[in-house]
Amino acid sequence: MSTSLFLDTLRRADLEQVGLASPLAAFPPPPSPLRLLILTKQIAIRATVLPKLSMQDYTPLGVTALEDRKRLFQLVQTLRQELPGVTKAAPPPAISQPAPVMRVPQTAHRRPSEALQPNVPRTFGTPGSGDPNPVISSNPAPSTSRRTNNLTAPSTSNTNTDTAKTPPMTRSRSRTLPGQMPRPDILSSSPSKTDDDFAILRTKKSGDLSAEARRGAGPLLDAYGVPVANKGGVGTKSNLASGAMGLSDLNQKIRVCVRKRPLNRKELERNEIDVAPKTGLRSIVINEPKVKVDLTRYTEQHNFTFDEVFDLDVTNEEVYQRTALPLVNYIFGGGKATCFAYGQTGSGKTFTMLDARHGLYVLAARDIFAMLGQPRYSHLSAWIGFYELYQGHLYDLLNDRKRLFAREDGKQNVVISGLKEYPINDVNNLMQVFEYGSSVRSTGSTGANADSSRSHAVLQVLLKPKKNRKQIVGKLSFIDLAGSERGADRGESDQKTRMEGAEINKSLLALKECIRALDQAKTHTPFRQSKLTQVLKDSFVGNSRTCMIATVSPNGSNSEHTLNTLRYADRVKELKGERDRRRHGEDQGVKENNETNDNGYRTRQSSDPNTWRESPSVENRSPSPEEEDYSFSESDDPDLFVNEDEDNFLDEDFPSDHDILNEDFPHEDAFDISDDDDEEDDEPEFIVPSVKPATTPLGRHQHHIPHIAHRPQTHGERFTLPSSRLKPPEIPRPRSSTSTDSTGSTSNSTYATPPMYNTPVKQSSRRIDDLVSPPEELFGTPTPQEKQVPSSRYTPLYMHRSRSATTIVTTGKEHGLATPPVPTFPPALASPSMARTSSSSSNANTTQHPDLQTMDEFIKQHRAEIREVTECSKSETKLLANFTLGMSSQDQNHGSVDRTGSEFEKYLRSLDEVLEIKVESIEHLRGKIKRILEQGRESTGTRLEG
Ligand SMILES: Nc1ncnc2c1ncn2[C@@H]1O[C@H](COP(=O)(O)OP(=O)(O)OP(=O)(O)O)[C@@H](O)[C@H]1O
Repeated sequence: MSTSLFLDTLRRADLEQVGLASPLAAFPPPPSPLRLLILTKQIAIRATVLPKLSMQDYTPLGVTALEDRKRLFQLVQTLRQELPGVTKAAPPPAISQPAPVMRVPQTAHRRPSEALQPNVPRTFGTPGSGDPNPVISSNPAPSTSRRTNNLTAPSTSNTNTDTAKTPPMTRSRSRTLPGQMPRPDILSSSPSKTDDDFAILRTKKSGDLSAEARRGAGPLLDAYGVPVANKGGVGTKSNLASGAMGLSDLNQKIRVCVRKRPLNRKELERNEIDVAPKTGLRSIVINEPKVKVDLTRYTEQHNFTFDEVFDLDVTNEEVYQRTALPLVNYIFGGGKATCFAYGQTGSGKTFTMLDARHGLYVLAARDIFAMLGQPRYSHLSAWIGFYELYQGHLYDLLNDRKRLFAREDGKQNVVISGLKEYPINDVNNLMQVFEYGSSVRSTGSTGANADSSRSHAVLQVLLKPKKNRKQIVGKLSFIDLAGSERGADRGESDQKTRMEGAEINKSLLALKECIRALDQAKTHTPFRQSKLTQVLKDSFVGNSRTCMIATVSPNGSNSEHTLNTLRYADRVKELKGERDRRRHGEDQGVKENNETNDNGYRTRQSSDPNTWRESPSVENRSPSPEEEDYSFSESDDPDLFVNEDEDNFLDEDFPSDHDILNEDFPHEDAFDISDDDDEEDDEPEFIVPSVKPATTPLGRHQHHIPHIAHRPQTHGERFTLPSSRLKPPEIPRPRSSTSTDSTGSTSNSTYATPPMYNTPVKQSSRRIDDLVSPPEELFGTPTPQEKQVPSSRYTPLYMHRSRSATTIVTTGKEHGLATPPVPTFPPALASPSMARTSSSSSNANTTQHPDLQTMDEFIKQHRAEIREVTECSKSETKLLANFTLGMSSQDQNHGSVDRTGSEFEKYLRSLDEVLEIKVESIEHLRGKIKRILEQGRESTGTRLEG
């Protein structure tokens, strides 16, 4: 078929406006010869592709109006007659055919180069700026589509062939990389050119076309593209309400979307049905198979409405456009954003978020780098950090799973102490670093019992000024949460598994509660209920955006999990600022029938009480995003990692010191940001080297405690995975080891790893030791803190009085089991002021005293240290209480000695971890004291010499 004939046919079909003839629009006459060539080629491809369209393809192509669908249908029929060869091999599936099966993952379809095509966001506002369109796209949203790719093999048989080739869904994810990461070729190769074939598939497909189509979409359509309202659903509340609501606002503070994956081969082989056959733009219906008492089978229908529902054939690119893309633009305005996937194991969380080639993180990175290439953002650079949260502990995936600590600075920034961050220059670079991290994660899963689906993985991309990499301008976190069903997995007898489940449950509940509290603008947000929410805190408060993608499996046997996922997501959504709009929809005359509740957007057709929503009241109306001010003070989260019902018990022992600790010191907000390891960069005299003025031990960045990131690792220490789950049960012994500090001093490091931790963990097919450290050339220049001397070699103050006369200090031994060493200062040096006094008496005129700013900073840090130590003490109390309670209940139940013994070991291990944090906090403060005093002395000495 000639191009002109094809175009004519399109015109006849009046389908240009839906994007099928978009090349015409892109090249107004007279096109240049080159453009004409491209145009011709693109059109030719479309001419080949169009006859293969099935009706299921219409919706993703943006052909939603009934008229257009008819026209397109006729066009396709015409083309099929004119181009019989095209469709011969691949007859389109009939509408009545089973739901499409899971297709070959996108990795099989898309070329790596596609991920490199910038797709600069154009339409989303930035935080704190009145500019609604701060970013001008230099490139039309290029994207590809799995749907489009399918067009090359649309037949059922072909699809099945694809499916057969698709590996069974055994959670074979990108992160499970066998063996050590080889240096990928992609490093040395330059980004490949865009292939025209792909260009056409991208043009207007999932990006513009989809967006336009969605924007222009009228009524909700089901999976087969038929308007739901016209298909027996007339009058149902969800349909009407969803239709009335239209597309959701991309700039909401919290968005909740749902993504349904296709049935996979195994599910099809088992003849499993798709329990979610109806999805609209914002609605999804779950047909839950049920059996009555008399064994009659029936289906219970549950309708849900969300900000966005992505059907089984929606590509990652399309998902990206409606989820992460707004966040990308947002962080360039100085905000923090989080995109996380929640759902059952195998439902597509990793596929969506962290697929090595097409995960949202790659697509986001593509745009981030495109934006960084713009002059207005040329002062910024991107950094990556990748860590895992397993059993309440953080592990650096780019640094041999080194244990990390989450802190919060005075400005409510969450900093992950010890996290290695790497500057990233392009998408390839990012992907390689990510793959390396993924391989470490999978190693952890096999080698250290940390099943990856039982951990949360956080990939964060930071925007920092090139000239001040301590400052964070924007932060975008992608989170691949642990499988949601794990938390509820109570059936597993294994204690470890149950504990993992409990931990996951706790974190997922806390996450929900936090989002809920934010939505309700509650004064208290329970961030500290779990490590996960602690870590995510700064992505929720202040200038922040959150997008949750609930992933669901459509097969019947998973319907319960699917419902749980949707209810979870629904709970989050329910509390968002959508209620007013719904109410508005109601007011406009959305009629309710007997099967609906009174809020106008969920039909209750089930007897499941959980499916009822609370009726939103006008009083409960959430503020619009513009009205929202999510700044929370410290008082918002005074409690720590304890359950609320345990607070009272703990608080009896620890009266509130909140007022004292939160009393602001004058000027504390007026300081500039600097950091510990910036000594070379910015060293105002006698300013505490580089700690953010507002930075406290709670909030210190990795730069502040380099010993965490750079503690030399012995072979044994590589297995020092602090999680109690990863350690063999063994009674801890007093910790003491000898190390030499930078000055040649020998001291007992309180951070020495207890011998018990060095016991090799279960052998695995692949050990952490097998991995080499990330290659430097891969990650770029190491950060300054990497070069720092480990501060675990911290020398107590009194040793610094005379560096020449090094004293061996035995801080650890005297204190026995896991007790933090409390340094005993000689009376004359018991306090910094006293130390200063001694020198000031002889050199009253020359002594350099700390300035006000230094004192301010120190006081803040001290407060934070007290807070942290207090929190640790509370945790100690809790551990003790739990253990003793457990003991007494076992006494009553005549529990075995073995069990008590193992509980005791568990208690000791947990206690040891708490104490480790406590000691670290104290030592960090002492390090600060040391630096202040040393700088004072050095400065005084310099002046004297001068
Ligand atoms: N939308 C989708 N389209 C095609 N394939 C998908 C889709 N979602 C998931 N899959 C496939 O399903 C399988 C399981 O997905 P994935 O590993 O992402 O699940 P998960 O939710 O991350 O599981 P886990 O909780 O165990 O980490 C993978 O093989 C993936 O390629």
